[in-house]
Amino acid sequence: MDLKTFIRDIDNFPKEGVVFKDITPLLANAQAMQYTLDKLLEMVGDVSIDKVVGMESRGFFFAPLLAQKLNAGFVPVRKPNKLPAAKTSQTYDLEYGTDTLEIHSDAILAGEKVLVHDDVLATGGTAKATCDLIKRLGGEIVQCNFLIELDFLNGSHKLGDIPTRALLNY
Ligand SMILES: O=P(O)(O)OC[C@H]1O[C@H](OP(=O)(O)OP(=O)(O)O)[C@H](O)[C@@H]1O
Ligand SMILES: Nc1ncnc2[nH]cnc12
Repeated sequence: MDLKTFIRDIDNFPKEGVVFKDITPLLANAQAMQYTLDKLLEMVGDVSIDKVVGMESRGFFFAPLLAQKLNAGFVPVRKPNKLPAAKTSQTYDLEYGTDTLEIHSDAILAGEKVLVHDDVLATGGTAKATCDLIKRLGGEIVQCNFLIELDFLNGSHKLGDIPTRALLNY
């Protein structure tokens, strides 16, 4: 199945000059969803995972499905002031200014094997901040797993030696 036929480019969204990769046609097609889930799982391989971490919002589409298939727990990383219990925060640089992501401090136990999943790897800021949160809780990151990687933004460089895989590259 050619998954790229289910991803459409939206010019100048959310800002002038950005070509937005819209995955909603893929989400709306049952066969494409099933195929994507199978392929994302194939990228993980035959390795034991304790927790799958997904980033708000679009990481939430596939991360819980991956977690269920891997017999792992799902852990949300959220934008600021959304999580109710004791949390750990990580601030990271954007093109202009900074942003923050948060995780519940008890969501990952020291030594747990963690899979990180998001829909898009762009500059890598979101994934790097998420990995930093997981490391601060003592988790061991097995792989950062993406549906889409925007190669020209070099996001995987920001992740250093963390294994990074994407299903589709642009
Ligand atoms: O690699 P980066 O440059 O950090 O960009 C990637 C992030 O950007 C998008 O999320 P967005 O912030 O648009 O939020 P959303 O998922 O709530 O739409 C995407 O879902 C990733 O989480
Ligand atoms: N170009 C893009 N399309 C979709 N999601 C993104 N997140 C960051 N950049 C993006």
